[in-house]
Amino acid sequence: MTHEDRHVRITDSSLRDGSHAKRHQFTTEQVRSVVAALDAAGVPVIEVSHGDGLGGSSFNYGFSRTPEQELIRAAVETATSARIAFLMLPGLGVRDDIRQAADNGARICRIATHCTEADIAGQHFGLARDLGLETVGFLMMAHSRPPEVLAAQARIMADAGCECVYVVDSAGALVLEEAGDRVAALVAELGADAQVGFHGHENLGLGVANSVLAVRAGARQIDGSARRFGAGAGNTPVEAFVAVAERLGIRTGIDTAAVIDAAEDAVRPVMDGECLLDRMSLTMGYAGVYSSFLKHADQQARRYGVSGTEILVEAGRRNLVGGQEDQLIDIAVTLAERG
Ligand SMILES: CC[C@H](O)CC(=O)C(=O)O
Ligand SMILES: [Mn+2]
Repeated sequence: MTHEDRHVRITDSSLRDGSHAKRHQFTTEQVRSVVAALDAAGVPVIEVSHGDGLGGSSFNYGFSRTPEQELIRAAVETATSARIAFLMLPGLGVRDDIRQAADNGARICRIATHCTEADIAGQHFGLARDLGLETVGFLMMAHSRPPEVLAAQARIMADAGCECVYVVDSAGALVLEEAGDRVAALVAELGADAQVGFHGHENLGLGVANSVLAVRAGARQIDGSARRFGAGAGNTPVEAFVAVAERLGIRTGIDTAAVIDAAEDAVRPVMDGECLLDRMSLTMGYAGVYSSFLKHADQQARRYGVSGTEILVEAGRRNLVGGQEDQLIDIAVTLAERG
């Protein structure tokens, strides 16, 4: 085994990406217990928001049980050393949401756009920097564009004040070098101007492997979720990545045994069920479908008595992007009419 002598910063997304799997029903008590366990294990960054980011609570995406600013406040009050991050998609959330999250003590602002739309995030990075927040950019559905296109989009984010641009495998569709090559292209483009990160999903079972290749390609920040608690088949399991990283000599600063316990004892109890690599989620990875469509496709499949996997295959064929959840209804109606 090679000793890699690298350091990466881990962000745990179970209290944000996991919100999709829980239909946005977190309570403040659940947030406190997860944050306490991850913080004690040495996880340096914990992301907390509605699954679709600030302002996501709506008919289209699903209403939050608890206002997300309350969840952020609870997380900030609980963490002793971890920094609390939040996600926002321009247009779903607005600048005032960023200000409120900063007032509530969040320290890291993560702005997500479709991977060809980086230019809509400029004012948000600017505001976040003015407020003294650290900035991260998400290029979502990164499997759908080649490395050089993503690198050009990353440049737009970095020039707007983004300090780390993530290759976001929203569909869990990237296979090994496809992840590494994308990260390498961003590293080459950004140089010392910004770091590069990788956010994986487990729909093809490759979250940990893709993340290792991302680190080898130069990624300095890696996302995951304890117990894989995230959309689709879930995210890269943080506890498994930390264990693998330790074996490879990649330093995360996280206590491996403690994060394994946190995943089992604190995160699993707040999940409605395990995030499964089953027919629907595997179809998402295979067909390149946005992971957060899973619960919506399942809901429409039940409502119209049609196949959930057929809805997802058609969503992949239409190249749907985040925000087009309502088209899943259209697909279900069409399938039902066809009989
Ligand atoms: C809001 C969107 C989405 O869940 C962000 C993300 O985690 C991804 O694209 O994977
Ligand atoms: Mn995700």
